[in-house]
Amino acid sequence: MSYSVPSVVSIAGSDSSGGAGIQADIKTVEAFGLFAQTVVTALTVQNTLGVYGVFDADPSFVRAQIDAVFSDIRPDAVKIGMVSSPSIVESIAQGLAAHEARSIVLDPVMVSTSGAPLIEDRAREALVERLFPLASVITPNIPEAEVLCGMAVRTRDDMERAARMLKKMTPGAVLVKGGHGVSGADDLLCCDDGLRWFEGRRIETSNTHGTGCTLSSAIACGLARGEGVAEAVEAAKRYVAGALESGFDIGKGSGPLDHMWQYRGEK
Ligand SMILES: Nc1ncnc2c1ncn2[C@@H]1O[C@H](COP(=O)(O)OP(=O)(O)O)[C@@H](O)[C@H]1O
Ligand SMILES: Cc1ncc(COP(=O)(O)OP(=O)(O)O)c(N)n1
Repeated sequence: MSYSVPSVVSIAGSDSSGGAGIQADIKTVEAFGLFAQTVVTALTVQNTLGVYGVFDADPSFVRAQIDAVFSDIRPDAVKIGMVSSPSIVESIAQGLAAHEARSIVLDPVMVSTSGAPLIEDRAREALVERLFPLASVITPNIPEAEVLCGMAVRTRDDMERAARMLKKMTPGAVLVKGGHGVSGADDLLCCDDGLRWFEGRRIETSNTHGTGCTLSSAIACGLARGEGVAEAVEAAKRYVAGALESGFDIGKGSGPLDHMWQYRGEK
């Protein structure tokens, strides 16, 4: 018997500690039962305590990876994470347009949990100009929404205002993530139909390294399976909550989630 499964490509940076970036995306996609492919934009020297180095891929090498992936096992959805330079943004924009990529989830990664910048200022502008127009969903966290909107986001009303502002920058949906304490752990989706809150119970843990990467690749899995954005967000949020709730505790700093929590059995 032969069979296949939908595929998701992650266009993102490598996290040597395995909790965020490309590594988190591969684990998430495989945990959803889909096939993960990767386009590496940068290498980071990173662990649960911090980011100690960033080495960008050559933009033409990023494009070559996109071409190799799309010309063979065509992805059903795309997740974009860390993209640190404007020339890499440009390569990705041209590559995705050339292959008419659809179902693109863009996580506008800016700063790691430990506070290290993961994007240049000019790349942030390029991200808005060149990649926001291609996205089906963008998934800023609160600090990212603040930078993109140029306003403080301290209340749920601020989240709603920011979501509406961001919606004007993209044809896709906007998910403002609530992991930074403004809304408990409720996330806010803004799409053409209006606003919708996704409620989440706040889990008390310091092991949250990679939550944003994991959520965005899980949403891409839903889109790859043919789900609508709201359905995909709901399933992704359930998956992240389970991975946070599992009690996984490794590393000396902000540890990773347990991407395989559903398969552990009795601990
Ligand atoms: N302590 C927590 N308890 C429950 N959900 C959380 C917690 N921290 C983050 N989340 C969820 O994880 C996802 C990623 O959010 P967030 O941490 O804000 O993103 P990022 O990792 O980009 O900063 C969101 O769905 C958010 O609600
Ligand atoms: C290589 C790499 N990419 C992205 C991040 C940031 O991860 P994210 O899940 O957005 O944020 P935190 O949950 O870690 O705050 C990273 N650290 N490394």
